Amino acid sequence: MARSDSFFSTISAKKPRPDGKPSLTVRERFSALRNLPAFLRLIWQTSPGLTLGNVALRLLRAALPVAMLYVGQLILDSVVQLSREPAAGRAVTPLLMLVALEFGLAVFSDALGRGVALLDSLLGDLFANQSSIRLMQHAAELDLDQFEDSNFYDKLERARRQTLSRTVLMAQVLSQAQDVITMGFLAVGLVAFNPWLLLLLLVAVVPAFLGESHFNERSYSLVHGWTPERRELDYLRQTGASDETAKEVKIFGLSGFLIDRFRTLSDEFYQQNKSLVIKRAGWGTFFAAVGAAGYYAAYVYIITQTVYGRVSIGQLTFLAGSFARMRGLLEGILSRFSSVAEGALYLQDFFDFFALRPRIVRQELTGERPIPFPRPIKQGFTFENVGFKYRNAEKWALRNLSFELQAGEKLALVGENGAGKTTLVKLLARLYDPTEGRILLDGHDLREYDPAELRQEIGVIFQDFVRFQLPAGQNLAVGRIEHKDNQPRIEQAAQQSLADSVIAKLPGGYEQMIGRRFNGGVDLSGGEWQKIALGRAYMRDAQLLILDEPTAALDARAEYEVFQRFKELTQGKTAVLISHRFSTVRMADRILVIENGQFQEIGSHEQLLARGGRYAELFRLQAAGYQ
Ligand SMILES: Nc1ncnc2c1ncn2[C@@H]1O[C@H](COP(=O)(O)OP(=O)(O)OP(=O)(O)O)[C@@H](O)[C@H]1O
Repeated sequence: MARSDSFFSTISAKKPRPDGKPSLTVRERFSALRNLPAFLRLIWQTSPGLTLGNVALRLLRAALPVAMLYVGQLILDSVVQLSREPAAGRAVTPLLMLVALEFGLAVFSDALGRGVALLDSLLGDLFANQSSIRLMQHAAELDLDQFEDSNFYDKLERARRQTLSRTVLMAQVLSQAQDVITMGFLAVGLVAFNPWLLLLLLVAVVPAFLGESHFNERSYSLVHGWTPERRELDYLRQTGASDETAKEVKIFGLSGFLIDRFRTLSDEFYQQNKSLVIKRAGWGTFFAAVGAAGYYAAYVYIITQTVYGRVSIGQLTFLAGSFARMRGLLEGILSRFSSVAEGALYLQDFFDFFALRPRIVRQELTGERPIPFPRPIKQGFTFENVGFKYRNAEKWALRNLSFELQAGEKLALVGENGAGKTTLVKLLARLYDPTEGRILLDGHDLREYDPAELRQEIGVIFQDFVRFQLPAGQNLAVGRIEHKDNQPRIEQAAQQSLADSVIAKLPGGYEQMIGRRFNGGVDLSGGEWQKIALGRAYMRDAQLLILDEPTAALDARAEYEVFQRFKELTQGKTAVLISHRFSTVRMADRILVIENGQFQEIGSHEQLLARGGRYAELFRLQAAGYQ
């Protein structure tokens, strides 16, 4: 074992690319073929009927070339025979029957070819759609912190980009099987005549195959190694020309900067790719010449045999035809083999992405059934010495945090930018798990509950809420998408969040498309968007509502009104509010002050003012600003 390992590591030592990234090893390339059975299973699952039909048509088609060559041989031999006989005694009917048979075979072969192409395209489309759906479903299961990892994005990007090439791979794998069978039929005839011809065939074709596979490997390495840069290129292309960025790109005069960066990166890729394709073209020409030489050597041999009368004219055409056809087929099979191997490598990225597992899943801690979510929440949430560090971050975003969020309480979070307020909220919603300590809900660790159920009971509106390019009504309904057709409920939520006055002004009302991306869409002001987003909170029937500064763009009066209503409408519910405005913060039952991720103080507005600590200081600072 150790020996073979060292053998492989010798022949497959990773060659650094000019930019220092390693290229792929021979072993990696071949082991990628192991992905094919799983791939074929996926195709089968896509549509067993279409797959079966496809295989059946291809099998039939595989037998046709040899049948046609054979009929051709019979036709020629019979022509030669007839031409030697006296004109009067010539019986041409059998010859005409043969010609009719060849005609029938030709038409049938063409029809089969079209049938195969049709099934390939239908199956390919279905497969591409299902792959995209699987991709979206899997991405939805993964944890938030996986999305914050750039390696993850590279995997996702590679998996996403290959939807089309996987369809091509499917057709290639099936064609490969078909051609191998055709080759088998043709080889029987050739071997019967002279087995050495088969060897000549291999000698003619194998160098081309090795060359092809070498260049395929290089090309995969190049593309694979360039994934982050290609992602950047896409980003630049989009940032340079999109409705979301146009405003700042113009104001700051950024287009030159973006274009320069794009040009530098794309030129570098072009240069590397150019040198590869030039080499590939040069070697390809050489190997094609070797292949042609092999063919002509065999041809000369068969002609000589015919001249000496050892084979008939009909056999000459059969053999020359078989040889030419086999050469084409073998070349196709071998070069397709390397592109199948290449496709299988890309498939690895696809499967790698699906191998990623979320960590925040049910029953993680207990290994038993999750406990049911309390309805209503009795005690509330308890933070016990909670600490959290983002993936790849040096610094703790939160540390040693202990406090209680009581059931039915309205708690405001106060702290300067970067203090850790949003992080705390994300921990409550179990978008992340604490790195240290634990969060209890009614005495049980949050991890003992089913995360999906927990998230159903928690409604969070973030400061960077999504501006969905959807009609106004649906934009509110995303708060509880099951109710997207429940118009009275949507309108009630709009009233509660003050979004109703925004929607009343839209030409299409609740049906009006918002955002400029799609036809007829109208954009809203920052504050108007926020009222829509707030409506999502009211669509939810959650026991814990969290508003993470979604009101920053509201004018002072609107924010005051929003929070007054919020307080009334969430009577008896637990709520967390984040705001930098103290006029809002003071409405909360208690206020938790965080600084640099650490607990500072907690209490009501009056208590904290009397205490004269950080809160009192921040409050006075803001109040002074208004004097
Ligand atoms: N996804 C992330 N990856 C790494 N670090 C992060 C991430 N999100 C936030 N941080 C860091 O964690 C710390 C706390 O951030 P957080 O967003 O919780 O602050 P905040 O109190 O909500 O700030 P603000 O008032 O500006 O919204 C900051 O230092 C921030 O840089």
